[in-house]
Amino acid sequence: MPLTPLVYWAQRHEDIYLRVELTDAQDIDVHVHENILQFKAQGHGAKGQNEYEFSLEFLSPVKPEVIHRSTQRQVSITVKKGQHGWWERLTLKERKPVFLAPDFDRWLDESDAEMEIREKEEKKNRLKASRHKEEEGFISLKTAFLFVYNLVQFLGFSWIFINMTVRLFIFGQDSLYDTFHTISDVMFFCQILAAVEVLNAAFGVVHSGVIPSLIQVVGRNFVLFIIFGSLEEMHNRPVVFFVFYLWSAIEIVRYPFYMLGCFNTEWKTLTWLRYTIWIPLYPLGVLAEAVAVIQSIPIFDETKLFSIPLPKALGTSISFSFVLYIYLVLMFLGLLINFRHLYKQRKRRFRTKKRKAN
Ligand SMILES: CCCCCCCCCCCCC[C@@H](O)CC(=O)SCCNC(=O)CCNC(=O)[C@H](O)C(C)(C)COP(=O)(O)OP(=O)(O)OC[C@H]1O[C@@H](n2cnc3c(N)ncnc32)[C@H](O)[C@@H]1OP(=O)(O)O
Repeated sequence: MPLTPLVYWAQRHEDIYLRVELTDAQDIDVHVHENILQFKAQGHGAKGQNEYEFSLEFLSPVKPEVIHRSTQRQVSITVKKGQHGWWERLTLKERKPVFLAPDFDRWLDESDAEMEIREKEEKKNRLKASRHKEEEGFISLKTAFLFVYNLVQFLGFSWIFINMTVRLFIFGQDSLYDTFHTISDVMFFCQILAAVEVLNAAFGVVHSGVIPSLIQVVGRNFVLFIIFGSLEEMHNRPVVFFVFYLWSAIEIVRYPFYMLGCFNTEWKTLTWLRYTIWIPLYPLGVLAEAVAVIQSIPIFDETKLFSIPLPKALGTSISFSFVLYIYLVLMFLGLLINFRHLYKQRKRRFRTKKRKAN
């Protein structure tokens, strides 16, 4: 005759809880088959150290998966009800098995269980509401950060663009020769700050591509710091004017467009300009940058600045112009990648707008 342990039970609308009074239970085998739960284990029960087992045929269908957890004192079993609801008893047979008793530690009647569900739901709702509040706080912080960033860049590039335009009107062609001296400080500031755009894209603060942003920032800063910044001979070349003018021409449109976007607002003309004027400006910008790189090659060759020394046996060094030839190829690739990216952004923007208008 198999020994049966004492089993205590309780229910909720979705679960059945069983507590088997066996200490140090081992080799536990518990499963549900055709709505009958079978339990077998070695352990210390009412009849000392022995093998204990029991089976229970449930009143209503249950799910076949059983979760059990054993502690030194007992084995806890959870069975999921097939359907949400309250059972009038545990077993199919009206007569309760002798080894089965209510678990008063977990016992709830139907109305208490409903109250428990309601309390859980209220707790969940409160948690949701507080998470929503936190998210709102984060969004408004992000919006404020982006707005200030775009405003600073807009002011910087507007200063550059207006200054260059006014000087062009006042001094005519002469103004082309001293762009670097009058403008470079603000341009250095704006272009260093532009690194934030790569971080924004990388950390998902905005929905920009990381590679296009990286190409843009690295590309411009290479020209600004290496070609213009490090060669005094380049400072008074007119090419500086064209590069700076083309860069700032797009930015005085792009940043106010983003500023409005921070408040989910748009001005159609500005949107159109943001997604259209890059078509002539981008190739012109790359062309101007390429001219600057080409103009700098003989200077690097002559001055040997940044040249890579080779071992004495070879007796010479690799000129930095070698790097510049590679860079010219990269520029062309960068142009293709960003042109394709901007074309996609333009199509997406105008397609979405048209769909919204229909
Ligand atoms: C891997 C390194 C290799 C290095 C190789 C170097 C190769 C060198 C190649 C050099 C080529 C560079 C040449 C270039 O310097 C020349 C010029 O710039 S000439 C002047 C003309 N230039 C341009 O027109 C380009 C201007 N730049 C840009 O448009 C961006 O920098 C670019 C990354 C190219 C594209 O921008 P983005 O991917 O951000 O597209 P969207 O503007 O449509 O934005 C997407 C969504 O994100 C929101 N967003 C983005 N930024 C912000 C922000 N600061 N604040 C708020 N919101 C922002 C935007 O609103 C969009 O939102 P939604 O999706 O809701 O519409």
